Amino acid sequence: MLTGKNLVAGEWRNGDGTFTAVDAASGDALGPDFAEATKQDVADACAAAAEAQKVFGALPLAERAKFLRLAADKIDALGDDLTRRAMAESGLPEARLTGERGRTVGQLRLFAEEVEDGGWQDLRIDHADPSRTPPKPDLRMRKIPVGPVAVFGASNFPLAFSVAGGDTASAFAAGCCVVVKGHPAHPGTSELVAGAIAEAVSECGLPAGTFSVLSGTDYALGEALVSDPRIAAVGFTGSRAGGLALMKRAAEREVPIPVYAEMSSINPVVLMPGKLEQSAEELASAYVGSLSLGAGQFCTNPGILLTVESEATSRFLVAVKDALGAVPAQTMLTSGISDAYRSGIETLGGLSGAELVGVGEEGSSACGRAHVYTATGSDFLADPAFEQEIFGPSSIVVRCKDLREVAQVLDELEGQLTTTLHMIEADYDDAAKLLPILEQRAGRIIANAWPTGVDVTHAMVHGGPFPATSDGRSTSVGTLAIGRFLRPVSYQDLPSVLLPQRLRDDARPKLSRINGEWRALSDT
Ligand SMILES: NC(=O)C1=CN([C@@H]2O[C@H](COP(=O)(O)OP(=O)(O)OC[C@H]3O[C@@H](n4cnc5c(N)ncnc54)[C@H](OP(=O)(O)O)[C@@H]3O)[C@@H](O)[C@H]2O)C=CC1
Ligand SMILES: O=C(O)CCC(=O)C(=O)O
Repeated sequence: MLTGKNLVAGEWRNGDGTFTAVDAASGDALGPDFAEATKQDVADACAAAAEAQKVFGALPLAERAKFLRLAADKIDALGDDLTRRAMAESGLPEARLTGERGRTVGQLRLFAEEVEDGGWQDLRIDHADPSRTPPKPDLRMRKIPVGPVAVFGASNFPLAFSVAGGDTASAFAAGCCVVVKGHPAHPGTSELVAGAIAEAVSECGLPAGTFSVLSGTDYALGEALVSDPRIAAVGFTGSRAGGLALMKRAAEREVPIPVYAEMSSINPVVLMPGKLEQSAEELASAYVGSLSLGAGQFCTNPGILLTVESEATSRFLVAVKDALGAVPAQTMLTSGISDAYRSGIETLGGLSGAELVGVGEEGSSACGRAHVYTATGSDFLADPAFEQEIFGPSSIVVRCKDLREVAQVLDELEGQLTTTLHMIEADYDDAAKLLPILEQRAGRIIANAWPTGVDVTHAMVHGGPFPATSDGRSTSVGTLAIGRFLRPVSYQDLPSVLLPQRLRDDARPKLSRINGEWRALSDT
């Protein structure tokens, strides 16, 4: 049963006015009315988070891991109620949301294992050497939580990038309390997940301020959250304009804080000539599948594909047109997003040199119709507007005159989450020449697959240079994401009894760096 209230440190509160959830497909209102969180709610949630931080941040790692696992179990227990509500609010299909629920609880459990492993604390010990001139002090280092984190739920992943998504899971894993700004496109889904985590907080005996969720439709709410002096870092997935606005706000604070914003990426895919010659039709069908998956509402959507002009490229374009013709129009997340998609397509189609390759089936105004355009490399290079991300099922095929022009286009592009090479062995020499550019451009380089779909693992990087993210040194998916919410502290000459337990001489952490040498437990 939904109440429409916000969760402020364990208390379910009414706000100042209400807003309505909308069924993405029909446009009908979905009950109940949802409370617009107030600035007082923000202040109270942040004050409670700062207080709770003292307890949650100092929790033994095993207890922190237990909390993450219980949160996962509680979300699992919401079962189909959660999936049904998320389907109505987002328009996304059942199979996708069932998968997303699995990913959400899976990543909470993976972070529980990561917390227990403790390697992320990066323990280092440099022993004293009093005989040295000047005497060398005893230095011991570990990483600690930065403090309460503000998380902005994303519209396009109502579960895996939202209330209990990757930013929340990694912040909790780092030992940070979390205040979520729920996305108003799925407030019922947010409330259900908030309730599950609140139960886990309570059953683990944690302070209620460990977790709050505030929903609302006014930018002022997000701005107040980022401005609150008790917030130490921000996680965000959404538009470039939104990410930039929050980065600006965070930088203008009396005490500036980092904003880890994942924003805009068009994920270039290169079809190397050997591969294209061999598999033009197969590549065309997989390309159309990837660009139209989930109505194209992925930051990993293949928004630009690069080829060298040839007979195989012509075959590829014919096959793309054919494959597109069978793509049904799909409901988009919100009317704002479908309007923005239509206007993006119109702008792209009007650029000098842009030609329409084909379109998908037509649908209602709530739907996104797949579109693929093409342009030559020189037209693309002449107008930076070609590079604008269009959020939805669209892409542009850039036909270059040779691989040098492919390299030039890649070199001109902004920072990306991913770059992809489709190749056979005969293409490897040319691919090797492109790799240094791809490394400079993106956080993940993919061979012979498509960028949509991100595995949650230890080696995953879902990040990249600006504007893919605000800080290309980080990732928002995978266990490495924990690093965003940690900071190093060195303890110089502290008596052993005052040291954190894992830095004492009698501690046996699995891995540590002692006098510069990595030591595994078996060596100590
Ligand atoms: N690259 C990607 O992965 C994604 C890109 N997008 C892009 O974003 C567009 C809009 O979608 P949406 O998901 O709503 O993303 P937005 O970036 O517009 O919103 C995301 C969240 O940030 C808040 N926000 C946005 N701008 C500001 C601001 N200036 N000050 C304070 N808070 C702000 C929103 O608040 P409020 O709720 O009040 O609007 C919302 O909670 C899409 O059409 C697409 O282009 C969207 C999702 C993912
Ligand atoms: O595809 C994924 O799993 C991640 C996509 C993402 O971060 C996004 O679309 O915002």
